[in-house]
Amino acid sequence: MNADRELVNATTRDVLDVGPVLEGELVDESERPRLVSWRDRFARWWRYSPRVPMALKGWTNVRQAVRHAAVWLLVQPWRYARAVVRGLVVAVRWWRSWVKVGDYRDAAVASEKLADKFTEIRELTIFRWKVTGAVLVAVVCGVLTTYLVYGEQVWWWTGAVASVSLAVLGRRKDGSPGRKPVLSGPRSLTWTMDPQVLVDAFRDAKLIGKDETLRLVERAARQGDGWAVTVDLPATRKAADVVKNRDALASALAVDEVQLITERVRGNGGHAGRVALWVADADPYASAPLRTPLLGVARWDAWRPVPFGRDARNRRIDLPLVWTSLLVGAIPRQGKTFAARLAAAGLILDPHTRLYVADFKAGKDWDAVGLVAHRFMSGDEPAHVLALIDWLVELVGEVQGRYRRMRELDDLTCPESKITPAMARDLSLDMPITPIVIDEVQVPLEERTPVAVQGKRLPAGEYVGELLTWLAKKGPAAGVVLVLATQRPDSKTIPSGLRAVLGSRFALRVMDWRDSNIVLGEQMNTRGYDSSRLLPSHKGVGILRPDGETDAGADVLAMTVRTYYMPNEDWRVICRQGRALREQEGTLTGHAAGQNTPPVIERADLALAIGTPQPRHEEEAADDRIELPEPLGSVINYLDDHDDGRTFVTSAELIDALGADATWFGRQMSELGCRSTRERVETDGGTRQARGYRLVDLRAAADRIAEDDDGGADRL
Ligand SMILES: Nc1ncnc2c1ncn2[C@@H]1O[C@H](COP(=O)(O)OP(=O)(O)OP(=O)(O)O)[C@@H](O)[C@H]1O
Repeated sequence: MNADRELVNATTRDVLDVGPVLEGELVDESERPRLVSWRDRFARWWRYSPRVPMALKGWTNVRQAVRHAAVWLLVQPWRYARAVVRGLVVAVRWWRSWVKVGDYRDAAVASEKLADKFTEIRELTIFRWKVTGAVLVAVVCGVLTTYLVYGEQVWWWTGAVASVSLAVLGRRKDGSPGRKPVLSGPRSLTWTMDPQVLVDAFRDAKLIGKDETLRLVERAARQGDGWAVTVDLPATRKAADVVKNRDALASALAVDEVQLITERVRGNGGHAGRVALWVADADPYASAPLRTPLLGVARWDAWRPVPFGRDARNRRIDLPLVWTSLLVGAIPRQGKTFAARLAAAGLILDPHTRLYVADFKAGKDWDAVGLVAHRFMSGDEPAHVLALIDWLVELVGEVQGRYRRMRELDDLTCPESKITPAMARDLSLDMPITPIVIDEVQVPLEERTPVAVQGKRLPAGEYVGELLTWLAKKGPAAGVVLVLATQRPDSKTIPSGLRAVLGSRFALRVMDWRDSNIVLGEQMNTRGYDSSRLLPSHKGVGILRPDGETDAGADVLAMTVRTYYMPNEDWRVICRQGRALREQEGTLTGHAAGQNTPPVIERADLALAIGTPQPRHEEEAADDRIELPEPLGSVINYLDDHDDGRTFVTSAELIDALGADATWFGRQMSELGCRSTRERVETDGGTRQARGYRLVDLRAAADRIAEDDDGGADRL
């Protein structure tokens, strides 16, 4: 009945009273934000509020502040006494000059009128002596009268007023003549107690101006075996300049430059003007070297960065190797072979890697790797170079084959044209990580024996260079990793085309900054990385410029690292372990398995891949440098010879140095893409605006021209 009525009502479209209508929403309790307690809120406010003094934020800061206060209190009596003595000296000097009418006398001497003015000066002197006498008598009378009225306490009051006045007069003030002691005593570590010393050091090192100061982000605190402090530079000053001028700062702080670590603080907590300093108590590389942690592991994954060494702060530095290649360069006996062996060690302990090792040092350092290597040889004869060519040709064919097979794989197995960990370990795909390690690579690169390539004859070294460049360009994505060590990191031995494609660099000590730049990359010395400054006694210490992220952070351009020490017995243990792993997994092949089959060379593929190398003219082959057009060539040479870390050079200096006509010079430089700008330069009498060129612009223009030239000549 009711239903019928509702139906009727509904059809008549009347408004019905259906009772209260409730709306709701399903809420997941677990997602509700937690109520922040007032304690947490207060703690957060306390931590971040600029009104709360830094010293009260956290126990470490409180402890530091108390220590500072204690030191401050202890030194006050001594500082006060010194200020009084200084004040006395200043007062006596001033009085002497006044009583002798010093200014007037000097002015008369300067204008050669001393004789004329003598009587006048003498009268004034006598008058001032009289004034002095009268004042003295007045003061003595005054003091004696007060003594008679007030008694003994007058002596105390007089002493106190006199000493305070003298102390105020003698207080240290920047720029006051005669107020700075000639010898200021030892500077080392005083900055940890007195931030002013740190500011002075930055000023002395010309990293900040006379009127600028630093802001302390974190107080000096102990960290490891040294002191750490983080500071903000004044606006517009760059942390990169502090990193670049580390030597000057080390001198200003009175420590050896190996003891000073300067880093730009990056990421969320950092900015371009924030620098973290760490000063070691002693030479961080003088202690006994550490052994490689790889000794303690049963196996390693080649895809994980390999433990390579420690930095000065004892932070672990691991080196990624897959998808990149490594160049190690140094003068003899600095630890190249040891460093290259460390890189190889991580790869040996992964049974899914196929190693090629060519030891042109022909010593016994690499012998143990014969237990695991797919191909291994040791020797420096032309025959070895020819054998290496066959290996490289085999690898070129292998890389091409891998790319072909990758193209045919589905997207799930091979998402990009790049090998993945799963692909490298899949035995059916036959694409293991294939490192090729060449020690003393300069030997094959300098080999002059002619080889026939597609009917043409050319020096074997040149062909090796071409093949290595091709492999360094194309190999990493297909799993071929190049590790090259050289005793001669000069531009003639390692072709620039090859250097440009080697991703990671490690420079142990070299002879000069040019060689360091050849290993580490253009202009690295001007950014503060110069391996010629490392000490001969620091074996195994070098500058690492990694390709990819290390523990020090992805943004770190380069770092000084001391490699782990891996003597021959440890190396043999690792190689034996690598062999045992390969036997278990059934991946022991080639030389290690006793099958010394010669490489299979697919010449047709090779020709397609690298074309036919054209023999170069003798002079071209002897000198890989690109001739830069004038006047840029002479400018770059001049800057190389006068490299003092500056960033700007004036046009006047260049025109003077080259003896060039100013109009011609300006026009030619702008035609070569070098535009001049105006910047402030320091002169003897201060600073002034001058027209000139930024060094980065000049070098970029030179690189551009060199690249254009190289591109034309590049035959690969
Ligand atoms: N990390 C290290 N810590 C301490 N000493 C090291 C370290 N690395 C290498 N050395 C020492 O340096 C010496 C030279 O090392 P290595 O044979 O690797 O030099 P090299 O640069 O390859 O020399 P060459 O150019 O003659 O082949 C070694 O005998 C070793 O004792």
